[in-house]
Amino acid sequence: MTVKIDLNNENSYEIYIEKLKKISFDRKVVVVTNPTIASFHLEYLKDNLSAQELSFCTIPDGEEYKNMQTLEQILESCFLAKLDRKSLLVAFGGGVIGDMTGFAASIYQRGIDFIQIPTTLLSQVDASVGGKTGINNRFGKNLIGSFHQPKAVYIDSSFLKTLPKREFGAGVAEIIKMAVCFNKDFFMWLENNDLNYEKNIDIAIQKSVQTKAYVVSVDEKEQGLRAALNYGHTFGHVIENLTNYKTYLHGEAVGIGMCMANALAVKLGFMSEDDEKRVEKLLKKYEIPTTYKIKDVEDFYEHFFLDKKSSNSKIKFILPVGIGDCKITDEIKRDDVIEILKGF
Ligand SMILES: NC(=O)c1ccc[n+]([C@@H]2O[C@H](COP(=O)([O-])OP(=O)(O)OC[C@H]3O[C@@H](n4cnc5c(N)ncnc54)[C@H](O)[C@@H]3O)[C@@H](O)[C@H]2O)c1
Ligand SMILES: O=C(O)C(=O)C[C@@H](O)[C@H](O)[C@H](O)COP(=O)(O)O
Ligand SMILES: [Zn+2]
Repeated sequence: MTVKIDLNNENSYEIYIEKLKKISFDRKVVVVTNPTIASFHLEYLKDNLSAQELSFCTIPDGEEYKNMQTLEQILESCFLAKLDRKSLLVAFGGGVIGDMTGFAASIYQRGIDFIQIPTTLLSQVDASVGGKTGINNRFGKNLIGSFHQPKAVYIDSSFLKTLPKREFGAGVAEIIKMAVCFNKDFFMWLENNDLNYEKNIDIAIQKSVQTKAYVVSVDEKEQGLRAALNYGHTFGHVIENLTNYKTYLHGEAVGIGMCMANALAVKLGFMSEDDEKRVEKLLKKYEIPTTYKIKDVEDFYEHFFLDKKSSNSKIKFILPVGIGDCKITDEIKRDDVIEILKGF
C-alpha cells in the first residue's frame, strides 16, 4: 500500500508500506544507524540500497543519546563523506535515529534530503511520518528541532521480527493513541484483534499511517489539529524527563500519560469511566505501564511549562472525548490537574 502525505507543495511525499524493494540513488548517501539494528538488518539493507557513494554512521543506541553530542557525530560523518547539498541521509532505525537524522538533514549545509526506513513498530506507525525532527536536552524532550519532511518513507514490517516484546508494546501505545483520538472503529478493531509480528500488524500500520497522514496533511506545522497527536505526551514527556530517559520507553511513558489524560477527561465529564477502563485494558494487554508514582506533584506540574505547546503560562492538554474524538484545550484548572496527579 502507498499512502501520500499531501502538503500542497514540493514537500509532499509517499509512504510505501511493503517489503523493501531495491532502491538506488545517483548521489552520495550516508546511512545513519546503530549497532543493534546494524547487527540484525544491515546486510539486508545493503542488498537493497545502492548509491553513487555509500557510507555509514553508527551512533550509540538509546534515548539518552538523542542529544547534541550525537547530532555532532552525525554531522561529522556527513563532512567526512563530503556530502554536498544534493546528497542524501538515510535514517535506518527507530524513532531516535529518525528524529536525529532528520534534524541533521535539516541543518547540514542549510538542509539536505533524507529518507526514512523505520525498523521499530513505533517508528513505522508514527515517528517516521510527518517531519518532526529533534533532540532532547536537560530541559526536556525534543526541545531543539525542526520540521523537515523526508523525501519518502519505506515501511517493511519484516524488520519487526527481531524487535523485543517491550519495544513492540511501546509501538502499540502510539497505535492506541491514534485510535482513541481519531477513530472509534479502529479502536474496536484493536479490542477484537490481537497484534503481533505475525498477525494483523500490517493492517494496524496502515490504519495508523493513514490517520497520521491525514492529520499532517491538514496541519503540517502543528497550528491546530496536529497537537492532538500529542495525546498522552504532555504527561509522558515529563515522566521521560524526570526519569532521565532511562526507566520508560517513549511509548510506555505515553501510555501512562494517556491514562493521566483519561483520568482528567473523566473528572471533567468528557469521557466515561467505562471508556477509561477500555483504554486501560487495551494498554495492559500489551504490558504497557498505566501508572507512575509521582514524588512531587507541584514539581511535576511545573515541568508542563517547558512543553512546546504551552504559551503565555497556559498549558495545552489533549483530552479524549469518549473514544474516537478528542479536545485540545488550554482552559484546564490547575487544581483539577493537581488532583488527578495526586491520584496516581
Ligand atoms: N518525530 C515524530 O513524529 C515522533 C513520533 C513518535 C516518537 N518519536 C520519537 O521516537 C523515539 C522513540 O522511538 P522508538 O520507540 O523507535 O525507539 P528507539 O529508536 O530507541 O528504538 C528502540 C530500540 O529498538 C532497537 N531496534 C530498532 N529496530 C530494531 C529491530 N528491527 N530489531 C531489534 N531491535 C531494534 C533500537 O536499537 C533501540 O534499542 C523517541 O525519541 C520519540 O521522541 C518521534
Ligand atoms: O507527529 C506529531 O505531531 C506527534 O506529536 C507524534 C508524537 O508521537 C511524537 O512523540 C512527537 O515527537 C511529540 O511531539 P513534540 O512536538 O512534543 O516533540
Ligand atoms: Zn510519541
